[in-house]
Amino acid sequence: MPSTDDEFIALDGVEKVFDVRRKTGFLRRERRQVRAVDSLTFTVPRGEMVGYIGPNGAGKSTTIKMLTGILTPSAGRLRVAGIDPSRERARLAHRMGVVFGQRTTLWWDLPLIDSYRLMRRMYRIPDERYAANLARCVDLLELGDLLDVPVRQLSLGQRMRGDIAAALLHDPEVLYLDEPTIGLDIVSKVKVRGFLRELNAQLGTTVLLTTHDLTDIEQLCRRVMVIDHGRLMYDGELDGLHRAGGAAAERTLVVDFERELPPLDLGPELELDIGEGVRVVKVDGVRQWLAFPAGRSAAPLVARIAERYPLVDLSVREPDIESVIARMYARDTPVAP
Ligand SMILES: Nc1ncnc2c1ncn2[C@@H]1O[C@H](COP(=O)(O)OP(=O)(O)OP(=O)(O)O)[C@@H](O)[C@H]1O
Repeated sequence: MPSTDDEFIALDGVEKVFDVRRKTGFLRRERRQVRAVDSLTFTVPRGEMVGYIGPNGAGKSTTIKMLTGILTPSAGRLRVAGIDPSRERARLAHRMGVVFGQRTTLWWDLPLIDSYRLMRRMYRIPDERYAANLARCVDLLELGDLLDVPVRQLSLGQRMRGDIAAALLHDPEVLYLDEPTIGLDIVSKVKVRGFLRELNAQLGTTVLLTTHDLTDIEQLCRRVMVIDHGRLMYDGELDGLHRAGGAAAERTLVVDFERELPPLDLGPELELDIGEGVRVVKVDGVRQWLAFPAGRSAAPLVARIAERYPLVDLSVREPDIESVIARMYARDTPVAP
């Protein structure tokens, strides 16, 4: 028999079907069923940090809502730490934390610290534990100057860090993160990722991470699960997903020049600096898009361009999950890791 630790999160043939009613005429309504999650089976051992990705409407949030007990599965068996979440939601609440990137659990008009004090009461966190956890979050998430600021005055990145701390004050064993870096600037993303890495390494918190940003996965998760139309399409290492996609992930450097130029010719030496595969993928007026391997620094490429061309502005776009998955679908699916 596998222990609860091996199968800390366990889904077996889980389904979620929504009944949707739509008005089609004056008195007529059409009933339709949406199968948001379909025969989902997987396990996550305690202490693992797993990426859970898929296109819009794939069923990711529905899965998280079932794992937290907000929704009850239509069929199948689901357990977290041996507990059926929809039956024992209150008991599980003490052992899990949730962060929805698009929503906040903080009290909008109150200073951040007041939300934390309310959480301490709600979860009945002993004083010492609360003080230690708060101190750790404040330190690692750099919240010191923000504690007395009303939540509505925080920037998105500050608010997100505040939300992550709120989800961790009661020492949850499992943390569900739904798009925790969405809309954040690069500095905030780096802070959030660094914190999650520490959390997992130091406390062994099990983490299920939903994101559209492939860099989140690359930097945090060895294992990734891809879901689409409610079904598990891939479960394995990220490298395997890239192989399934048929090409390594690429980042895109977007550059604006003073004037329109022909597609850049960057010379053979650059290939040595940055590896093979730098190429102009699009030109539109003064703007050009250059794809380069995601694992490489953009610095030599930027330096080379600035040295030779009248550069005005630039930005780097991360590879997105959709493009990797689209490439995966261009091949045969589902794919074995
Ligand atoms: N309460 C609901 N009632 C009816 N249909 C729903 C409900 N919640 C989700 N759905 C449908 O279930 C499917 C899966 O939705 P879900 O929100 O789980 O996807 P997702 O992968 O989280 O998408 P996104 O990346 O856009 O957040 C979609 O077709 C969605 O329209």
